[in-house]
This record gives sequence, C-alpha cells and structure tokens, in this order.
Amino acid sequence: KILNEKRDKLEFSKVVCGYPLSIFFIVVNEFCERFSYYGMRAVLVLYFKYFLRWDDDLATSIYHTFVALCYLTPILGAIVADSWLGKFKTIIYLSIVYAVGQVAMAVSAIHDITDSDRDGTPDSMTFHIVLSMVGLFLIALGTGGIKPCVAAFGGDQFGEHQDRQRRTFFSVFYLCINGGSLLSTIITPVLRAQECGIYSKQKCYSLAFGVPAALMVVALVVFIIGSGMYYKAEPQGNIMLDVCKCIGFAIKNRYRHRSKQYPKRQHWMDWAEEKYDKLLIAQIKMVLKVLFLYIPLPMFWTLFDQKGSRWTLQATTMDGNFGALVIQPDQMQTVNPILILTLVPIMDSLIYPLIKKCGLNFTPLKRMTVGMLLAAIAFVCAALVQIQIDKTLPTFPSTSQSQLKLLNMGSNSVTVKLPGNDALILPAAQVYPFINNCNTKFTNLLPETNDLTSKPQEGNNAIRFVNGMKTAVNVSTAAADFGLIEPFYYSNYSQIKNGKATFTLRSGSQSCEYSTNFGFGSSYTFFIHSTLVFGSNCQDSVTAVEDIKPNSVHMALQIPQYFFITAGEVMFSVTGLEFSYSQAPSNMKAVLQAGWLFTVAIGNFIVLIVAELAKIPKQWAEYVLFASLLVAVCVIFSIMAYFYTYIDPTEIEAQFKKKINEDDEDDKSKPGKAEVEMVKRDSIKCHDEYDKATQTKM
Ligand SMILES: CC(C)C[C@H](NC(=O)CN)C(=O)O
Repeated sequence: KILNEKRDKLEFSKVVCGYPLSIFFIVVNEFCERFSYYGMRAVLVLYFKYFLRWDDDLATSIYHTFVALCYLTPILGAIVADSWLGKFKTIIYLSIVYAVGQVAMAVSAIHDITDSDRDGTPDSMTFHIVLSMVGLFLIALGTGGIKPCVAAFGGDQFGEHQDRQRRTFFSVFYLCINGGSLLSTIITPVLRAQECGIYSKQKCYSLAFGVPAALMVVALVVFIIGSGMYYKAEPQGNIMLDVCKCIGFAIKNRYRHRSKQYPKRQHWMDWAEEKYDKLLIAQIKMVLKVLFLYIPLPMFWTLFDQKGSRWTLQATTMDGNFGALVIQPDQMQTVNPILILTLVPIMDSLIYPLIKKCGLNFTPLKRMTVGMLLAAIAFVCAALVQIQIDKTLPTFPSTSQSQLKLLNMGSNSVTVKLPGNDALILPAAQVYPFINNCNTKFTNLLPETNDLTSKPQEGNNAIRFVNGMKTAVNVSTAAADFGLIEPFYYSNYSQIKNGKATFTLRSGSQSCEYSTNFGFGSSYTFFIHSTLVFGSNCQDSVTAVEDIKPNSVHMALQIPQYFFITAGEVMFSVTGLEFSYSQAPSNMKAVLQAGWLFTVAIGNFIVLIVAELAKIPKQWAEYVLFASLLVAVCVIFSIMAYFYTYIDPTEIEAQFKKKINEDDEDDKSKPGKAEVEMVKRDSIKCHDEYDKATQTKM
C-alpha cells in the first residue's frame, strides 16, 4: 500500500498516452540487449566449430553449457537486486559485466592476434579458447543476472491503477525480445560470412561478435539516459533467504515432532507456524505447488534450445539457395522470431477466442501440454529431414579402410583390374572411387594425396584441378589460387563459395577462362584435357568430375520443424511466463520468474547428459529419442496438471491480512489467551480460506 501511494505520488518526467515515458527506455534497452544476446548466440556454434576447430559434439556441449549458465544466473541477479543493490543498480553493474564479456568474445575472434606466421590460422588456439570462455562466462553472468530484473523493473513503473497498461507493457516487452532476436539473427550471420583480417582474410567472427558488443553498450547507455525518470523501489530484503529459512525450520520442526504423540498438521509447511508468519507460510505453499509442477518442464527446453545447435549444424548440410536470396545455415534461426511475431497476435486474437467460443476451457496448463506435444512433432520433422540428408551424404572410408580414386585422363575408356576385384570399364575423364576393406597394396599409382575425409564445411565447395597437358598450367579465381600445376599432376583442394566461379588457366603469357556454377557442399575434380588450346575458349577442354554431390536437401524443409517448435513455444513459454506470474504471491513474483528460467537451464543440461550418455551415431535417431522423451514427460505433466488447482494469490493474501488484523484486535480484547490454542484455530481457519480460493482445476 505504502509503495503504491509512493508511486501514485511520483511525478514522472512525462506521461505519453497514459504510459510513463521511462518505459520507452526499458523497452529499447531490452530490444538492444536481446539483439546482443541472440546475435552472439546465432554464430556461436559455428565459431566453436570453424574458428576454434571443435567437433560437433564438443561445440554442441559447450553451447548448451553456456545457455544453461545464462538461465542459472537469474537466481543470482534476483538475490542481488532484492536484498542488496535494488533492480536499477543491479541492471547497471551487470550490464557493464555483460558488455565486457561481449568485447572479450569479439577480441577472441581476431585470428591475427596470434597469427605470427600470417598463414590465416591462429598459432595459439589456447589464447582464443581462454578469452572466449572468459567472455562467455561474463555474458552468462550479465544476461542472466539482469533477466529477472529488467521485466520486473518495467512492471514497477506502473501504479496499481494501471493494470491494463502494465499488461500491454509485458506484451510489447515480449515482442521486443523477438524483434531484437530477429534482427540480430539476420545480421550477425551476414557479418560472419564476410572476410576480414589484418594480415590474412578469414571469416569475420570478430565483427559478428563486435556488433552485439556495441549493441550492449547502446542498451546500457539508453538505460542510463532514462535514469532520472525511473521509479526505483528500495530492496525489500532477501525473500529467497526467508523462504529457505522458513522451509528449513518446517523440516527441522517436523523431524523434532516425528513421534505419534504430536497431532498431524494439514501440510508439512505448517510445522513452521511456531516461528514464521502465517502469510509467509501460505505464500511458500503457493510457490512450492507451482515449483512441483515445474519438474517435468525442462524437457521442453531440451528440445527447444537445440534450434541453435543441432538444427544449425543440420542446416550446414542443406541447400540454402532461395532464388535471389542465399540463406546462411545460422540465419535459419530467424524463422523462430518471425513466427513468434506473427503467431503471438494470431493466437491471442484468433485461435484462443475461437477455442473459447467452441465452449472449450483451454486452461494455461492445457496450453502448455499442447505446446510440449508440438515440440515433439517438430523433432519428428527434424528426424525425417535428417533421413533425407543422410541419403545424399557420400560414403567415406572408415579408419580400417582405404580409398583409391582412379581418374581416366585419356580420351577413350579403359579397363581396370584391381587385385581381388572384377575388371571394370572406366570411361574417359571419369573418376572411380574404390573403398578397400583389406590391406591390398596398390603400386605404380599416382603419388599420395590428401583427399577429403568429410563433406566440405559451411556449404563451401572443395575444388581441385588435374592437369592432363604436357605443359604446366597456372589456375586461379578471384577467391583462390591453385598455383602452378605440373603436367599430369593435381592441385590441392581450395574452398569455393556457392554461385558462379570463373577460373583463369594460364601458361606463360597465354590464358583462357573456364566458368561454372556451384551449389553447396560439393567437391569436384576439374580435369584439364591435353587438347586445350590457350587463347581460345577453354570451356570444352575442361571436364568437371563430381567427387561429392552438392547439398540437395533444401533448407526450406526445415520450416515445418521451426513452425511446430515455435507454435509449441507460444503455447508453452508465453503461457508459462504468464502462469508463473499469476500463480505467484506478490512478494515472490521474481522468485517464480527465476524458477521458471531455471527450468530452461536444466533443459540445456539434459541435452548434454542425453547426448553424452546416448552417443547415438545416427542424428535422426537422436531426434526421435528426444521426441519420445518429451512425449513421455508430457504424459506425466498432464497427470500432474490435472490435479493442480488454480489459485488467486491476491485474494488469499487479502484474506490472510484481514484475518491477521482481526486476530490483533481479538488479542487486544482478550489478553492471556493460550497461544497454542490460537495457532491451532488459525491454522484451521487459514486452510479453509486457502481451500476456498483454490477451486479451478486443470
Ligand atoms: C523463451 C525464453 C526463455 C524467453 C525469451 N525467448 C524468446 O522469446 C525466443 N523466441 C527470451 O527472453 O529470450
């Protein structure tokens, strides 16, 4: 009451259309902060894989450890804000930590820092790994720490009479989260795809991390500019600590009175009544009920957060050519915020009212259950796409095998007989890949070469030339130099991007050009015929021999899985946030928000555990495993939800306060009443009131 009076008395610098102007700074701050967070996150797994050279499993593990950390730290932020610094100062200090972390990430991605031999690869990977891990730790501390504070700080700016405005603020706030995330997931992958460097040009991860760092500085500056206009509530003591102490006391007291001679109490928390306020005990009961319901929820996040890891890696093996637009694998993540921005209004203004009109009571817990099922369907879609991709992948020799590739450089077919194999006819200018299981020795063949052992990365194409001429030929394009290729010899592989490439073939002062188009992830050996005549068109004198097929499964096939996971998110996450807020007692709204975010952290740890323990060789099978686990968890959740009764915390609190006031009056008029008797009677009365206020089921 005091707080609201204070707030009503507050003179905001300006009120625009009934909204305090200070809200504008908070919303812009959130937009920039989410841009910074999601922009950095979008390229993170590719940075691990291609810059730090980690394998898929390590990259996925560290990615999910980081995301988990980001959702563990909200508890820390809530404690610091509530008990010590207040929300305003916590946001400022942790934003500085956050910005420093982002800068550290940007610096860690500058390959030139340790590239003393200037060959384009860092010489001390340890430096880059350590700096980026420090950066990620600071970012997790910052982003998670401010997360429960910013939304609550925004809510604090409204008085009690501004319920409608506060609700609109939270909707705009959620849209800003996704607006920031959408823009950054479009922009940072484009920045990453650029080439930059001082001594040598490499993929520009430093810019892709640098821009989010700049946006975090902007977020901080915007927040500070609004400083004079905010209502800054004083920290109200550490509610988390009070809750823990009260629970601890109840457990200890129950244990002390375990003998049958003591009468049972309705709820084990009632054993704290001797020492703690009955209102606090009732509030803890409300929170515990919701937290119990949270237990199965992490499984949803386990699937949801794999968009940024497994699904992005899946997109690297797909064709991103959308006609005029070429989509980078990490840009596919933009489908999520795009769908959020469209689905949230559609659900709120069309689907939910329609369901209501049909007479169905689509309660929050039912929505969350449906959301979980939709996420499971998304993973089934991902598995189906993976099966299609696997069909297009080449077969590489295992560690116990060797591969022999025969290239017929003549103009006629030749018959080849390999030891232990039938004779085969190899047409002119064609390669025959031969995988050998036993240790057959092949002699008198071309010298050993470093052939490809995996599909070219990042959608690039691995290209090499074989010179069938009697003179040395120099081959180059704008993007790569194949060098001088000796007669009947081959060049090393070079990486060529998708699209049209023109190769210049040169011998002395004479040259000619050969052009061709590339897709994604292919490998070709270009065979230069002995018949090539410089000075004329050399298009017909070069034959492209396909070693590895280009990615043929289109990235658009990922859209269904994105649709289902986002529809699931809208039903699960948006509803869950609202549910956590509405079922939380007034002084524990931040505690439950932190609890809700904690389920995201646990979800990311589950990815690590399941992926580590299961070690499933087939990616599609791993997707099916995750989908099945979520369906199983969903069944458990729906049973728990069935038994959950919705409460109105405000009503319960009001009744408790009223009763406490009445008791105070009673005590004044009847001094000397036995305290134990009063506690007993109060306890029964409170439970009746509590039961009255908890009537609606799932
Ligand atoms: C779902 C997150 C825990 C919350 C939110 N994310 C999104 O809205 C992503 N579509 C966020 O605050 O980042």
